[in-house]
Order: sequence, then C-alpha cells, then structure tokens
Amino acid sequence: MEAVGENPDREGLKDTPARVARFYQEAFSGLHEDPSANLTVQFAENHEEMVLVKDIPIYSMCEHHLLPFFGRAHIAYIPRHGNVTGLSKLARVAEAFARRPQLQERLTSQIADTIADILDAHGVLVVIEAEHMCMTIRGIKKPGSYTVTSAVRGIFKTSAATRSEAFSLIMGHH
Ligand SMILES: Nc1nc2c(ncn2[C@@H]2O[C@H](COP(=O)(O)OP(=O)(O)OP(=O)(O)O)[C@@H](O)[C@H]2O)c(=O)[nH]1
Ligand SMILES: [Zn+2]
Repeated sequence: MEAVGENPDREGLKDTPARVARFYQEAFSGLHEDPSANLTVQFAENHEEMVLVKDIPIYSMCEHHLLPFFGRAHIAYIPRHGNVTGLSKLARVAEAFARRPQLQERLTSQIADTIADILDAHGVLVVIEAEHMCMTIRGIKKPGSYTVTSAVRGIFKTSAATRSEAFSLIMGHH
C-alpha cells in the first residue's frame, strides 16, 4: 500500500492485508487438495459411451500476474467398463486444479490426465474457454478476447470421428 502511495493505516485499508491473505488462501486452496481423490466414487455401470459435462464455470488465477482468468470448462470421457464416476466429481477435479496459480494450458491437461489415469478411461477430452484479466484490464487490453485450449487423450486422439462428435456436442446448443 505504501509503494502505491497509499496510507496503510487509514480506516478502509487497515484490515486489507488480512483480507487479501484470506482471499489468496481461498483462491489457492487447491494446492492442499489431491484432485484425484474425488474420483474414488465409481459406479459399476456398463456405459462405455461418451459422457460430457459442459459449461462448468471455472475461475482460476494466472501465475504471472495473479489476475483471474475465467470461463467455462467442458469435460468428456468414455468410461471403461465399471469405471463410471459421479458427474459432480468431474467438476470437482477441475475446481481443485483451478484453485492454484495456473496456466490455462496446464489446467486443461492436468484435468485430462487425472481423469484418464484414475478412471483408466478409454478417452478424455477437455476444452476450456476463458477470458484472462491480465489481457483485458492491463497490458494489451483486449476485453472480450477468449482463449480456447483443449487436451485429448486415448480414443479421442486416435479416432477423428469420436473427437468431432465430442466437439459438436460441446459447440452445440444447450
Ligand atoms: N500461455 C499462457 N500465457 C498466459 C496465461 N496467462 C497469462 N499469460 C501470458 O503470460 C505472459 C507473461 O508475459 P511477460 O512479458 O512476462 O509479462 P508482461 O510484461 O506483463 O506481459 P504483457 O501481458 O504482454 O504486458 C503474457 O503474454 C500473458 O498474456 C496462460 O494461461 N497461458
Ligand atoms: Zn497474466
């Protein structure tokens, strides 16, 4: 506060360091979580077909400026026989990785790798669309620009038809 020319002792600012500390604790709480622990809930269901949870709201922080980037994640996977997980658990994996100092690319691939590994899925496809505040309120200042990243694993990588089915479901109407 002193460095930007503020008086840290004035009424409105005196609790601000503690508030910022609590906010960072919340924003980075994923560092103390094991995202894969969410995937222990598995149903012995024989559905070896695509499951897609789309439009999951995502808030993360870019590790360069500690400014938010936010948007939507879409997670598709094709379960192996008997390894169907709870739908909310896919969003929980995304949430645990988002609450860390991040890069959008790393966030995308960490979600995909964790689901692919822990569920031993036939395939996983993750798409994240996000706006980066470090590109909108500062620097190059391009509000409205979106970054889209994807990570494809397993059958989504080897089968172009399966991959395009997932992308058309993601891009399609709600
Ligand atoms: N690849 C990638 N880059 C990111 C992400 N979040 C922020 N960045 C970029 O990280 C870069 C950091 O660049 P630097 O040149 O070190 O920092 P800077 O001087 O503040 O850069 P400008 O934003 O261009 O003003 C910038 O280009 C950001 O846009 C992300 O999730 N993925
Ligand atoms: Zn940034």
